[in-house]
Amino acid sequence: MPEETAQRLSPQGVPYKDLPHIVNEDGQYLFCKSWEPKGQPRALVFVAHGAGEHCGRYSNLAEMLTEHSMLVFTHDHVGHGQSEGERMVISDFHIFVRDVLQHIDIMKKSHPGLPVYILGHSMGGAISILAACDKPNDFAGVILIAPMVIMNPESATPFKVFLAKLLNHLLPSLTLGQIDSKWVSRDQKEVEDYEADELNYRGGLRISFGMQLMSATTKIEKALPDISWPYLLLHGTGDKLCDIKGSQLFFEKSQSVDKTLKVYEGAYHALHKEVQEVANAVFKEISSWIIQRLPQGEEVQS
Ligand SMILES: O=C(c1ccc2nc(C3CCCCC3)oc2c1)N1CC(N2CCN(c3ncccn3)CC2)C1
Repeated sequence: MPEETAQRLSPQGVPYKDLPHIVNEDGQYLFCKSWEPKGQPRALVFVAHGAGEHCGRYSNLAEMLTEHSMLVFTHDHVGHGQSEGERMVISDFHIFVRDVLQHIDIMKKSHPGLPVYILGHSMGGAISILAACDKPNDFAGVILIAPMVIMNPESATPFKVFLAKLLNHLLPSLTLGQIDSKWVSRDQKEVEDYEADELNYRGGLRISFGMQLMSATTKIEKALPDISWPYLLLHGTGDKLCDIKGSQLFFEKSQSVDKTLKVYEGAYHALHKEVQEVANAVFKEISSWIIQRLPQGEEVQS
């Protein structure tokens, strides 16, 4: 083991030699997780988590997918969870995309020939979209749970955008509002679990980070007419963080032949962490969508 790794500690003080990890192009250690199916995997699924959270929050979804012979893998983005990097600070949004593509390449080398899917929530949805735009032929499909496609018109009014751009030069570390997690899910236990999870980011969103989010949404909007890969898009009408209008625009402007938009009436932002009825429907929608697209589409009963 390189001597460097032997000394490197996670933000929580755990030696990376004791944690699954990859090292990104900037030499930053990223904490990884994976969930393997019992038998031979039929597909690889990368999960891209959202801003301020961490990859461990996708264990339930990942375990469900392994029951359908999928190998699920993920990492904490730079500045999140158990990965290195100043908390919720990113110099360029493309670093998130680059690291995801690096991790996927590593896994493809260990599992050649398997179809690769990417699943992203919120900012993780934006990362997934830009990763698929970078490598349009590498993905068998993209699954997007309330992706950040446009900035919420209330939090990004033209005046606020102007002010953010100005302040980004003067005070980039100034923080914008915090996300009130009670508006992210109607399931009170999920809200309490989120609030109690020490690996989630608790501070306000820095202006510089908000600017990177805006830059990502600008890139996505420009790319919409060139998108032709298969995707499943899921959004709640009660989403107060990522406006459903972004998903409706995505569905309308993208050129994909194989595209599905499922709308969940009244549901808030984190559909996979919503009330049980919604979360169960979302899990089933995702697994069915992938299974139908696997070679020999029928599920092989294990
Ligand atoms: O990726 C994001 C996300 C996306 C867009 C955002 N826009 C802002 C605004 C904030 C105010 C200033 C202008 C920019 O913050 C964003 C965060 N994520 C992942 C989502 N989180 C929310 C909290 N979560 C949660 N909360 C309760 C129950 C379950 N999960 C996990 C997912 C938010």
